[in-house]
Amino acid sequence: MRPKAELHLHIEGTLEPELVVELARRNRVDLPTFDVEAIRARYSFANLQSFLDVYYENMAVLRTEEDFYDLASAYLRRAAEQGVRHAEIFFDPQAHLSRGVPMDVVIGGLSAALKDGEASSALILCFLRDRGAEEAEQVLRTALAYRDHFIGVGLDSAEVGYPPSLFRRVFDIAAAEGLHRVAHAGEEGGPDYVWEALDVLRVERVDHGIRAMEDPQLVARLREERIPLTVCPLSNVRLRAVPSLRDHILPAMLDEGLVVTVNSDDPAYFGGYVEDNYAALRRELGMTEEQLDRIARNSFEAAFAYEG
Ligand SMILES: Nc1ncnc2[nH]cnc12
Ligand SMILES: [Zn+2]
Repeated sequence: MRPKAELHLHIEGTLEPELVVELARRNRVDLPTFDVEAIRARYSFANLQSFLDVYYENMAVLRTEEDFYDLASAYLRRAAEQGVRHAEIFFDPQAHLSRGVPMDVVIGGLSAALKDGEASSALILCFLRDRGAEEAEQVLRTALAYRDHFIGVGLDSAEVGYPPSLFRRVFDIAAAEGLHRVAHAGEEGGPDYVWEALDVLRVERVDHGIRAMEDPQLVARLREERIPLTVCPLSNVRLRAVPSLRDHILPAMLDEGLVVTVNSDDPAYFGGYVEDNYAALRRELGMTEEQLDRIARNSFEAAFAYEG
């Protein structure tokens, strides 16, 4: 299996139904069902929001440092089996702070797991765009007490209606702190969101970015500046950003000379970890080994903190 880096992975999106049930029992959290297959049966999504509703609901089982440690350790084991040599891992502190789980529990558990893991890895703190810019700023200030535990900031959650430009100030603060910057843009939102992420937030990578392909000038900019795109093919199909894998624009992105990478996004929900995404591209789109090698090479080039 080819070595690769994974750069677009939400740690909360690796919460498999089996672990939901185990943590619910451990923490005495009531669930609508304790049947793993019944939980999995709900994972059919009409769009990003219908997924996010389930994603946030399931997180209620994450309570203690040990829970976050177990979650991240389980991902790192799976990732190693999938050829991941380096992972830059998103986490959503607001989804936990809003439930009364403090920052030190979240960062403490995740960082300890990353430290104990075999692969090289780092954390990227994401702001939930639908909770607004003011709260994002408060969260960043709280998190700066743990500045050494994360390498950058990102922007995720519901995209349309929450343009990147709303978050200019918090991204400026992050930049001044020497933090890397990424943002989800062009997943459901249009190319204008990708432009804003580049021009206003000064992002160094674009998460998803598939709709950038609708704007030739934007494509030229991404190519010329070698801005990497962290594309998540199985996620795009499951969230209906594309009708099927066969319709995915990823091969055209590569042909345009873009720095495309392949990632799993929320593998517990979308039917596959990162190598499963590579395999699906081979199977459904007939992508060649050379193309997949190039994507894997891109993933190391696009990493912020790989010291291989
Ligand atoms: N694909 C995605 N888009 C936006 N926010 C997310 N949070 C977790 N996965 C996400
Ligand atoms: Zn994502």
